[in-house]
Amino acid sequence: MSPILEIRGLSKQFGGVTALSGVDLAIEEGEILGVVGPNGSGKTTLFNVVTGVHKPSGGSVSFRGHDITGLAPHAISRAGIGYTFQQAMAFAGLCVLENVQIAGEHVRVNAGAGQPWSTPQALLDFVGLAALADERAGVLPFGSLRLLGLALALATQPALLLLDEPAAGLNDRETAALVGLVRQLPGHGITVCVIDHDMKLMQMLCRRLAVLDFGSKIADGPTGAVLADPKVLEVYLGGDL
Ligand SMILES: Nc1ncnc2c1ncn2[C@@H]1O[C@H](COP(=O)(O)OP(=O)(O)OP(=O)(O)O)[C@@H](O)[C@H]1O
Repeated sequence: MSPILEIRGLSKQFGGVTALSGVDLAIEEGEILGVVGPNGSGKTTLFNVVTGVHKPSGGSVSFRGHDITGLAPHAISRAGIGYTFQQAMAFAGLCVLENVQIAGEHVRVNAGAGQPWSTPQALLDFVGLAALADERAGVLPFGSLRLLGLALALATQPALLLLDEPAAGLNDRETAALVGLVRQLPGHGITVCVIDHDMKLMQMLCRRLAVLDFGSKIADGPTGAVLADPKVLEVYLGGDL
């Protein structure tokens, strides 16, 4: 089967800074792929280029065989790529349910097949926020706000979901709940690509890891083999791998 997302020779310069340099990466349908690398290695930039937040300086991105390089974020979202941000984001003055309703207003025409939520309420139930549906997003505790971020991304009914540090700031119980949710997504037709620094989390979630260093991909393969790769260990020397 051809990959759901194929990134070829992707580069991004910010002035004199090379954030990405000739990155090739394929995401296979139905997998949970992890992207790791030290601070500043280009992980978030990779997501930002794929989702249209930044235009690439070179290379291409194709989604389900269609070239989406440089399209606007709304077009990429409508094509079926969802995104959660490092900072949990929601309309603070609106309640949880209203936030999910708004996020789901402009979904893809062919979305929804195989996904376990047919209504915003069902989606809140899936992420464990049903009891907070009428609370204002602005008063939610941090862990619940993160789950709302996941619900907002799922409300767009993505075929591919990009998660940027989804467990940052979560306690162990919240992280375990998040892992349980994310693991279910491929079974509902949602391919996942996740960035995180927490290698324990990545080992729980991902069978395959890609590693970035200074904007280049230095490893890509089964999680265990990548974490034992001398090139990867060297990059993280002194870190917490
Ligand atoms: N909008 C921007 N303008 C200028 N430079 C940027 C911009 N975004 C990222 N960079 C630079 O590009 C490089 C890659 O940054 P990026 O945020 O993609 O790394 P990262 O691997 O996600 O880091 P972290 O793990 O700390 O989130 C860094 O040198 C960063 O300073």
